[in-house]
Amino acid sequence: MPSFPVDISRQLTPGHPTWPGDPDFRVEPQARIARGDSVNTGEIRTSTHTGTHVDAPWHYDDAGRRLHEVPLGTYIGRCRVVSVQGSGEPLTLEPGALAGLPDTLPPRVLLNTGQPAHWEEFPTRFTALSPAFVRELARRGVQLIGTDGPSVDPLTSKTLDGHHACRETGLLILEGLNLSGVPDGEYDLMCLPLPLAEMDGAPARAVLLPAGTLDGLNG
Ligand SMILES: Nc1ccccc1C(=O)C[C@H](N)C(=O)O
Ligand SMILES: [Zn+2]
Ligand SMILES: [Zn+2]
Repeated sequence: MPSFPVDISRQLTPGHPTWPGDPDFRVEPQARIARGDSVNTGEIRTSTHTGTHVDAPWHYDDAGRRLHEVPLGTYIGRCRVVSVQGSGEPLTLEPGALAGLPDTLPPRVLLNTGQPAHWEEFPTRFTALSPAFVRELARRGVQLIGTDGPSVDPLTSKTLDGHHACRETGLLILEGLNLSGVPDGEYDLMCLPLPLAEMDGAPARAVLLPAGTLDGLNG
C-alpha cells in the first residue's frame, strides 16, 4: 500500500537532462537574504519538454490545440498504472503488450516501462509506442496516455508515428513520469501542467491518489 499522494513527477534538480538540442535546464539563485536581500528568489530556464511534462497537440501538429486549449480535466481523474514491456529495436510497444488487461480501460493509462526514478543522463534507450498500440488503447476507452519515457516515439524518429496516432485518435500525452516502485493498479491521477498560455506543452506536477478520491468530478 503506497503512501498517498504518490508523487510521480521527476525532481527538477540543477542539470536535469533535456531532450538533445533543447536548452539546458537551469536554476539560478537571484535574491538572497544572506546577501542582504529581503527574500530568496530564483530564476529557472527550461524546455517545455523537460522532466515530467505534457504535450499539447500543437507540439506535433501545426493545426493542433495549444496548451491553454486543452481542458485541465484531461489530466485529472481515474487512471490505471500498467507495467508493459516493449520488443524489438528500438524498443516498441505493440497491442500484444496489453494481453490480460480488460477490454475497457479507465480514461487514463500510465505506462510503466521500467525507467529509473532519476535520470543522470538523458535516457537514449526507452520504450516507444507503435500506432497500433495507441489505436488499441483508444479502442479500449483511453483518452490520456502517460509514459515514464521521455517520448512516445523513438529518439531519432522524424515521422513521430506514435504522436500522430495519438492525434488521429484524440489521445493526449503525458511524458517523463516517475513510476519507479509504483504498484500496478487503479488510482486517481491529478496532474497540473504549468499554465503556459499558447505553448506546445509544459512541465507538470503529477500525483496519484487512491482510486475514487475524485469521484464526483467528471471522468
Ligand atoms: N524537444 C524536442 C526537440 C526536437 C525534437 C523533439 C523534441 C521533443 O520534445 C520530442 C518528444 N517527443 C517530446 O514530445 O517530448
Ligand atoms: Zn514532450
Ligand atoms: Zn511527446
